[in-house]
Amino acid sequence: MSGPGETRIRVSEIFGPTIQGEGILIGLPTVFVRTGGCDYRCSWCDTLHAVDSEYRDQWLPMGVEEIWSEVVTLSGGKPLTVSLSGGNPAIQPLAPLIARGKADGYRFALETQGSIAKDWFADLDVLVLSPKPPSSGMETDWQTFDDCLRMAADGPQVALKIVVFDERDYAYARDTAARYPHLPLYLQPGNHTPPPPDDDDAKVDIDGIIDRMLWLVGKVTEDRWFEARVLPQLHVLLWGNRRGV
Ligand SMILES: C[S@@+](CC[C@H](N)C(=O)[O-])C[C@H]1O[C@@H](n2cnc3c(N)ncnc32)[C@H](O)[C@@H]1O
Ligand SMILES: Nc1nc2[nH]cc(C(=O)O)c2c(=O)[nH]1
Ligand code: SF4
Ligand SMILES: [Mg+2]
Repeated sequence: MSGPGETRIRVSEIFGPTIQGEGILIGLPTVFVRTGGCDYRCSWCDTLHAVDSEYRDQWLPMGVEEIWSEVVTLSGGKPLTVSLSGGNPAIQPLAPLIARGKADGYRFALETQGSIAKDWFADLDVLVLSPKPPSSGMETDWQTFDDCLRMAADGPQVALKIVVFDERDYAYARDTAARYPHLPLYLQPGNHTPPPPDDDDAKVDIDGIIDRMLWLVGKVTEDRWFEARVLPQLHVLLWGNRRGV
C-alpha cells in the first residue's frame, strides 16, 4: 500500500487509552503516539527509550494509515484527544496524521520542548511547550521558542509546562513566566528516579516526588505567585515508572 512518496513517521510506541497525566489536560482520556528521536538529551529524561539512539531500531517508520488504524482500534473508533509526544515529535512529519485524525473528529495535543518550530503546529488543538530548566543540562534557544509560539498563533491553545528540581529551576520558571505572562503555566516536580528504559516496573521514589511537590507549593504560595499551577505527574503516582500508561 505504501507508495514511494508516502509519509513515514518514526514511532516508538502507541498506547492507551489512558489519562493524560500532566499539565493542562490532566485527567483527560487520551491515546498516546510517541515518536522516536530527540534533539535534546535532558539529564533526567524519563523517556530515554524514545531518545537514546541505542533504541533506534525500536522506532518503526510507520505510514499515516497504519498509525491511524491503531489509534482508532485503541479508542474503539470513538473520537478523543490524541497526545503526540516523544522524543521530540516536532522532528517528525506529523501534519498528514493530524489531518487524517481531524477528518474523523479526533483532537490533537502535542508536547515539545520548543527547540524546533513547524508551521503545522497551527493545526493542533493544544500545544504544550516545555522549555528545559538548568538541571536538564540543556540551553533554551528563545528565538526558536518564540518561533514555535508564532507558528501556533491563531491556532491551538498554548500552555507552558516546566519541570522543577531545585531553586535554579524555580528561578528559570519565574523568568519564563515573566517572559510570557499571557500563557498558562504549569509547574511539575521532577521525578529523580527516571526508569532504565528496559525496566518495565522500575522503582519510583514517590516520597521524593511528594516532598518536591510540597516544596514547590510552598514556594509559589510564599511568593504569592498566584498564576502558577502546580501538578505532579499523575500517571507516575498511579503507575510508577511503567511504560505504556
Ligand atoms: C518525555 S517529554 C517528551 C516531549 C518533549 N521532548 C518535551 O520534553 O516536552 C514529556 C514531558 O515529560 C517531562 N519529563 C521528562 N522527564 C521528566 C522527569 N524525570 N520528571 C518530570 N518530568 C519529566 C518533560 O519535561 C516534558 O514536559
Ligand atoms: N499518562 C501519561 N501522561 C503523560 N503525559 C506526558 C507523557 C509523556 O511521556 O510525554 C505521559 C505519559 O507517558 N503517560
Ligand atoms: S526534550 Fe523531552 S524527550 Fe528529549 S531528552 Fe528532554 S525530556 Fe526527554
Ligand atoms: Mg512521560
